[in-house]
Amino acid sequence: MNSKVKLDDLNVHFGGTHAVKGVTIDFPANSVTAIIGPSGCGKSTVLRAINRMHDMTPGARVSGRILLDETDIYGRGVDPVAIRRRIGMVFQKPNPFPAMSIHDNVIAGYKLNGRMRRDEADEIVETSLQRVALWDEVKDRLKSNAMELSGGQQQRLCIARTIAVRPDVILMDEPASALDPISTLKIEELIEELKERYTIIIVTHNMQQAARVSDVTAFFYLGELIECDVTKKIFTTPDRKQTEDYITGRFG
Ligand SMILES: Nc1ncnc2c1ncn2[C@@H]1O[C@H](COP(=O)(O)OP(=O)(O)OP(=O)(O)O)[C@@H](O)[C@H]1O
Repeated sequence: MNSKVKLDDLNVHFGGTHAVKGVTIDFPANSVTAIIGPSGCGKSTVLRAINRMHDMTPGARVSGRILLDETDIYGRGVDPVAIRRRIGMVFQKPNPFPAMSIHDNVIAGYKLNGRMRRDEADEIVETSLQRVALWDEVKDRLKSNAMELSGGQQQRLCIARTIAVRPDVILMDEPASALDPISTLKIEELIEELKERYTIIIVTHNMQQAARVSDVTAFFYLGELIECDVTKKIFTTPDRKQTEDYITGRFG
């Protein structure tokens, strides 16, 4: 499998806390990698390092390399804003821009690229909403406020906003944990479809979800990567005892 993102000896410190310890891992292109592990093991910290979100955290220190198509995203002269356009992020709680319409939410990130014609904007809005299977539900009320949508619809809207800027990679931090079971199922189906075009890395607490949606699973414990392999193997015959103990519910 071709790798899209590679972490090479990644370490993250927050002041005196060593949150991520020497992690080296490849994330294959056009596939879904799930990051699992008990609370506090560094899952979100790893994910956030991949689109340079710690740049804004006082006291955070990132070392090692993160390669996107062989370019070190922490390299000299690399613009973090350009990186975030190529590596989008979807958060646990849907976070549409509250003062904006559905239409304007989808196009919000794309607009930062500069002015565009109205028909061009409309086309991006329609394609992005279709890709997240929301178009039919909202096409007659694109001017309505985004906050009028249900939680599940808001999360699909946020995914549409992320893909509107045409990223290569989508990072998802527990994207369905605030949603009901039906909305969760829709997000999982969506992830399956999106991997044809994007490389997806998802943090999840839900092991059934990891087993359902991912091709590869990485198990973290106390800031270290313990094991990473094809998902079926991790959930049936993992190599490491710690992985087995975690997936069988013996701890965490
Ligand atoms: N901004 C921060 N400042 C200080 N410490 C932090 C910060 N963010 C995370 N940490 C610490 O880094 C460690 C890893 O946290 P992280 O949020 O990555 O864990 P996680 O595996 O995502 O946990 P959870 O499953 O509970 O979300 C924890 O010890 C946490 O307290």
